[in-house]
Amino acid sequence: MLELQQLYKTYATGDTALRDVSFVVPRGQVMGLIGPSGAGKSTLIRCINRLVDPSAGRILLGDTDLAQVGRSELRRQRRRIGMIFQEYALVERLTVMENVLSGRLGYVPFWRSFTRRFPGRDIENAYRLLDRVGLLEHADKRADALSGGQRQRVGIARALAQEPALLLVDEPTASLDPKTSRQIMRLIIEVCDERDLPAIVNIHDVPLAQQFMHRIVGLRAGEVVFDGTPAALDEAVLGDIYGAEDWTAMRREHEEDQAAEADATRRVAEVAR
Ligand SMILES: Nc1ncnc2c1ncn2[C@@H]1O[C@H](COP(=O)(O)OP(=O)(O)OP(=O)(O)O)[C@@H](O)[C@H]1O
Repeated sequence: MLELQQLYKTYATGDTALRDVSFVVPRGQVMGLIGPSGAGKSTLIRCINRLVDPSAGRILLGDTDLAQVGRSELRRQRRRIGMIFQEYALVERLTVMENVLSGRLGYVPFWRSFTRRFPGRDIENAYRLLDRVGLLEHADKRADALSGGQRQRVGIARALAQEPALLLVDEPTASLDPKTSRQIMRLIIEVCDERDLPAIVNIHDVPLAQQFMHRIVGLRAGEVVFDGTPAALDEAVLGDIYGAEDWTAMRREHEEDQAAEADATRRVAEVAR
């Protein structure tokens, strides 16, 4: 379980990016974080993995307050947090298998990781994870030979190889087409469910968040202005989070995207006929 208590972040520039943010993410829950640009979503994720130091508040992962830990303890604690990134952050010239095993680097001694020798148990586990994300037959391919969706599957397997207690997911589908985006979201939900893992997903795509997330937190100017189920996220709430005008524009854009996708599907079906 992850619990944030009265978290604040004010940058040295004087910008207050988070104001009194409190919530609990229980085990197995996948929480979507939405809000307009500059609302504080990235800052929140970065405070949790301590890439950014919070100004005040507590970040409890189990019994540990991540806001308080010192350097060497932080290194240990970060192993408990699996990260999944928008641009996958794979090592392109390494194989799929090596990328997954790199999730174990925080655990194996330096000399071992340097020569990339991993215990048999780690390798077996990596094969199991690759099988789970549907990439077993691609284990020996170089990462740069994969499609975007396949790369993100490697990113998911690598995060899970860490055996994390929490997943932080940053815009996982921003570079993917709509169908692949849905497959990736479904996979994230499934693996969290199977492992009883709490997750926070920074997500721009509101309809995708509504379709897949268990719960949604809306940030505006660093404050939580909505915390509830996807079903409770109605037009009025979305207008409140994004501003009525911006939300109307976002909705129109989404409707146009959907129409274009339906049109492309129809054309493909016609050609195939
Ligand atoms: N390193 C920094 N130094 C100073 N101010 C910052 C820094 N990073 C972010 N901010 C400010 O903090 C606020 C929140 O930014 P943040 O990047 O967390 O928002 P966001 O919701 O992730 O936006 P986006 O969706 O565009 O990524 C903004 O006002 C931003 O200008």
